[in-house]
Amino acid sequence: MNKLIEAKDLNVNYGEEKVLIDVSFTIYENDFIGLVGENGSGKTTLVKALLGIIPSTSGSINFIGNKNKMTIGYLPQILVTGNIKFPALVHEIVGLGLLGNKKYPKKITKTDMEKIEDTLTKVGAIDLKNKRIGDLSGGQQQKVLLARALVNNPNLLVLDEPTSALDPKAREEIFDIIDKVNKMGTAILLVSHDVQSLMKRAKKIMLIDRKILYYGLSQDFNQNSY
Ligand SMILES: Nc1ncnc2c1ncn2[C@@H]1O[C@H](COP(=O)(O)OP(=O)(O)OP(=O)(O)O)[C@@H](O)[C@H]1O
Repeated sequence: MNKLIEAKDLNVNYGEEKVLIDVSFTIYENDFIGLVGENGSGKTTLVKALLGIIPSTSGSINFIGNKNKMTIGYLPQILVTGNIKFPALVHEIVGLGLLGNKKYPKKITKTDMEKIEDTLTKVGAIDLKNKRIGDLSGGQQQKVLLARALVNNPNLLVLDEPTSALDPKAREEIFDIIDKVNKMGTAILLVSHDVQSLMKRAKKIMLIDRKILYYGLSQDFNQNSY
């Protein structure tokens, strides 16, 4: 199995507070990692450091292979979006995932539209293509945001509590899509408080409390240590 990302002795401080301490880990192609830990243990900080949104105080994160080709899709912690009045259409929202890489003038081409449609099909939301995002249910909105994170065909998909605001049926649907995406070759890093569901789905568990307390196979993870 090929390595995708290697983090070595990562430290992140917010002022005086040490939030990540000597964190080292490797993510391989095709991994499905569940990232767990108590409130304030540093999960979101780890994700943000990985994405380059916040700088590390020391240590390194290496994207193995061709850095220019390495893409990470990111689905941030869910906002309560039930009452969005934003008039954007679903295909426009998904298209935003493609615009970041383009030079001005940024335009959606015919090929882009095909990618958007393929991705909406992948997440089971093609029938929503021309709907307004604000008219959708929470579960449907989350599928659309998932499509936006996937439209670039990333090597790694990072999800921060993607199902916490959803009902059990919508939650299982999102988990099913994530499973499918993983089987199609995208590595997954999923932050969740729902250790039970996570252990059923993720191949590996990473437990952190500022430091890494466990990183290994889900079946060997002792829930009592959480
Ligand atoms: N921008 C910031 N400035 C200062 N301190 C911060 C900042 N962001 C997070 N922290 C602190 O860093 C620690 C870790 O926060 P982080 O959000 O990474 O934890 P978490 O495990 O994701 O928590 P939760 O499960 O509640 O989302 C907390 O003590 C938090 O208060």
